[in-house]
Amino acid sequence: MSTKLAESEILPLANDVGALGNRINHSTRAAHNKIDKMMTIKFAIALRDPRIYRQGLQSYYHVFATIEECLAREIARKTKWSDILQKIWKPEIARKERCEADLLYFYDGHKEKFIEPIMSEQIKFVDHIRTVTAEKPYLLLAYMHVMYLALFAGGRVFRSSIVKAAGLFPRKDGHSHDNFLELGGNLFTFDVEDEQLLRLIYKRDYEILTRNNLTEDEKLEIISESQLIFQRNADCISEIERHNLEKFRGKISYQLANNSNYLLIIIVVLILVFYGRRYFK
Ligand code: HEM
Repeated sequence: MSTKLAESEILPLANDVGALGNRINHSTRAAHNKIDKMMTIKFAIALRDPRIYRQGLQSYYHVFATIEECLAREIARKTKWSDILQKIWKPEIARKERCEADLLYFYDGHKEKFIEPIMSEQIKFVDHIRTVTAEKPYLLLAYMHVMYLALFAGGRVFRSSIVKAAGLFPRKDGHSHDNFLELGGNLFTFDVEDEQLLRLIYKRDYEILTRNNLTEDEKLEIISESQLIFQRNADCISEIERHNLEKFRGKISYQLANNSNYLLIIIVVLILVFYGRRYFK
């Protein structure tokens, strides 16, 4: 993939209000702005701390692995939906393996530390994906738009010279920005010559295959599922934040408890010394 598309092949047009992708973006604009604000600060913190970054990565790993498992299940069923999903899907866009590679890097090869979701919002989210897409396979189209197109913007942020210069990347064991991109930044990179072209082709095929093959009711359900995906993303992020806050509080109270123990010991020793000196006078 190295040639750009001709102008006429770029679909949907930005002002095409009937295109499903545009309708999803329009109806999730407020949710996107909210999650953007919510994540920007947290992302900056996570980018400084490999342990927080890998918690986020782990959450996305389970989501992508589940979407891809459900997609494979549906494509194998050879239905009307499998044909549509297969024609839109591109193997280079799959994230499960790439996310796993990043996690192995951040967890020093310990797969058992991330292979099963243990946080309740993550479990709820992946269970939800399995249930609703088994019943209504066309809802996978919501995940294929929202979760996968988000990656292209994320990749640009990661590779930006500002991020590199500011040292805003999860620096594991003092590794450099280049080390990180090569070993731990696979989630946001695609194994193609031209990422932008991959994005354009994915969006074009999505538009061509969703325009006439879905009823208006199915489109409305996909739009509503897209809104829910933003909410679930926000819930997973908030859960990680709460978890870290509790751990942090626990650490502080542990230190306070320890320090007060020391204080008690010092007081007892001082009392003993004081009375001991009087006794031996
Ligand atoms: C720090 C948080 C985020 C920032 C700064 C951000 C930024 C952006 C930017 C700049 C774009 C425009 C890209 C373009 O036009 O090429 C975009 C598009 C998009 N983002 Fe985000 N985003 C964030 C989080 C998310 C999350 C968590 C999701 C989904 C769960 C998401 C889903 C999307 C989608 C679906 C698009 C539309 C892509 C398209 O139609 O091509 N974003 N984002």
